[in-house]
Amino acid sequence: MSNPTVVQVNDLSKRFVIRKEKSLKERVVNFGRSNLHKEDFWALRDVNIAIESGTTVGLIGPNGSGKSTLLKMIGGILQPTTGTVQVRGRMAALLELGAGFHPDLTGRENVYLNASILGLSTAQIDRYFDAIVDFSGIEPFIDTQVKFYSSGMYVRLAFSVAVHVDPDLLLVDEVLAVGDEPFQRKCMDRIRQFQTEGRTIVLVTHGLDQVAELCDRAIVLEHGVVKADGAPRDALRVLRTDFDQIRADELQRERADTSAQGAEARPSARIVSAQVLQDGQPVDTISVGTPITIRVTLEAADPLESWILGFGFDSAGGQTIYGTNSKLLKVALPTVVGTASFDFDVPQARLGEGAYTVHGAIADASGAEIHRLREAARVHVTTPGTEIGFVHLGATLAATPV
Ligand SMILES: Nc1ncnc2c1ncn2[C@@H]1O[C@H](COP(=O)(O)OP(=O)(O)OP(=O)(O)O)[C@@H](O)[C@H]1O
Repeated sequence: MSNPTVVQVNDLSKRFVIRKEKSLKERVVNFGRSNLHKEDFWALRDVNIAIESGTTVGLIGPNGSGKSTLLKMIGGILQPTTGTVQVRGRMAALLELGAGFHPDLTGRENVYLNASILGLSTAQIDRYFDAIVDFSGIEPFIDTQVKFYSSGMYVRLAFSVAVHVDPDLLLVDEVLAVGDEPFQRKCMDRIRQFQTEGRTIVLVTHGLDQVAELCDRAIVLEHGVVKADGAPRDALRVLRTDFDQIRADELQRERADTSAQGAEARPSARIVSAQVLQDGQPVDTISVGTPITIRVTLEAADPLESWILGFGFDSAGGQTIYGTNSKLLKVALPTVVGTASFDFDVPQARLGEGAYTVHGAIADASGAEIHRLREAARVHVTTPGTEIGFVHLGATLAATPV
């Protein structure tokens, strides 16, 4: 039997009216009238979602795709243009920074105000008050007006109230990210505790690894439309593929701009391409543990002597997670001139699930870099889903105590 539905969103659309400055020409033509014209903007279009009790759902997508708008509509602080949102049970929300807090009231007064709006009696708040302040870690400032709080202090108090009012449904927007690391970890622990207690959580995040780790389900929004909805691994794959395409388009534009700036800045030798090959054919998706070849092609205007060739894998965040080169591998490369390709053979690609880019680089004998081509290739690694992180170690667990 499936769990009861806690959030039911039907055919939900949200239109904002945005006002734009008119161009100088329009102002002259429309002289005397307003300098602004109005345009309709649909932040959400025909969204249908049912969230079952006890699930943790991640809302993910590019900037401006409508995630926060959807969360605010579930939270009831934005009204639908068309469609409906129904929520069952007590809801606590951590939406915009400072939302629900009155700037002229102190932290203490805001705790009472906020918790009473969320449906707690004064006696109940009295009971929870010390725990709320304790969890927030801002006790010395509890009698200060919140307009003097830093953004981290706001979030600490707001999150603390939200998790102490015994909610059935917790909505959390990216604001948690302004808390410092120890507080974020504390919040994550509390969210995990909520999960084990069978509460329902909906969170907006750009931390895609967090989604894979924490959520039972992920919903990808793009341009206000649900692009994918399902198991986090599948949804993340859809989003990462789209992010890759966005980045590839940007890169192509950047490269076109650079080549338009003239050839004089070109290094004497440069990486032209890097390819990921399997059985001699370029691939963009591989299964973890299978053999791959990274073919790096370079172009040297002058003879390149005593040089080093390298390649590496970078995460979507741009962090190099693996790299090697001819010097580390103790391979002396021949002098080359013109175009040449070299193959790095990787017997078992043990990268974790996700999308990676490949860079190629040339350095002189001292290790000084001559040229690096970032994001020369991209590859998606699929795994059985038994591990998270950048490497796949194939860990196992014995079910009997040692
Ligand atoms: N009050 C508003 N008036 C006009 N436009 C708005 C308003 N609120 C949001 N928008 C627009 O709606 C779109 C969706 O915004 P939203 O904040 O939901 O995106 P998001 O997916 O949460 O983005 P981000 O990842 O950047 O936080 C954006 O283009 C934004 O400019």
